[in-house]
Amino acid sequence: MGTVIEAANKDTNGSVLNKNPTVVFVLGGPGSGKGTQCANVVEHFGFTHLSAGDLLRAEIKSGSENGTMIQNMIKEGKIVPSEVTIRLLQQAIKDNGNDKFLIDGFPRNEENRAAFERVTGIEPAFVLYFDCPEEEMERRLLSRNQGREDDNIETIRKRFKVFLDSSLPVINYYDAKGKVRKVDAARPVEEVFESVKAIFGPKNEKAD
Ligand SMILES: Nc1ncnc2c1ncn2[C@@H]1O[C@H](COP(=O)(O)OP(=O)(O)OP(=O)(O)O)[C@@H](O)[C@H]1O
Ligand SMILES: O=c1ccn([C@@H]2O[C@H](COP(=O)(O)O)[C@@H](O)[C@H]2O)c(=O)[nH]1
Ligand SMILES: [Mg+2]
Repeated sequence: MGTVIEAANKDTNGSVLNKNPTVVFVLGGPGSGKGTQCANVVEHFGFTHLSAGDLLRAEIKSGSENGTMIQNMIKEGKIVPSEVTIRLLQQAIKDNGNDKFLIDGFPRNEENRAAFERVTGIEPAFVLYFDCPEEEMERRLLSRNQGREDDNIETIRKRFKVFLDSSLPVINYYDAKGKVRKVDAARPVEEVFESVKAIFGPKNEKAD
């Protein structure tokens, strides 16, 4: 397992973003604890957290012309078209002064992955993968109480299926490239974060 964060971005796209940020993709099943651990990484390592799901939910609230389509996709646990999500991610990266980002919950399928790479020229430094059994994820989602329209048993089952069918192949793709850092996420939050810290490495901790 590597502990050094490398900026591995290609610079062959005429720099669409005008910056060459370090990106870590944070992947794992619904309720595996991605958002929870990202908050800890932000605190300790100074990354900016971009949750693709949060960006899509904000787009619904903003009254955007895509709002109804996004809302319907989320209710069904389906994957929103790449161009919508990538535009939101690109904008968020561009608007932010930081040069290191956790992209949480994206790419969700092979098409997302290839389109992001093509459009932004960014390759992730590594992929942080939270591995958690479905029963535990289901328990967590049903008691999350954040008023999410997709935290009901019917949608949760659909989200699990989409994760297995479409998102795991993305993790396998990066695994074959030696880029996956897998963490056992079925442990208490603090224990999971100990493993996460070991991956990011003491060298990258923020000074107090
Ligand atoms: N290690 C853990 N042990 C127990 N509960 C946890 C753990 N990590 C997170 N939780 C709780 O589980 C719920 C889901 O966590 P979180 O929102 O971080 O997951 P997520 O992977 O971002 O989910 P989603 O994909 O649905 O956005 C939250 O209520 C959170 O407080
Ligand atoms: O890249 C993405 C990320 C998310 N979605 C949709 O949003 C929901 C919720 O995502 P969370 O990561 O759990 O917050 C997800 O089920 C998808 O419907 C997406 O389409 N593309
Ligand atoms: Mg989340």
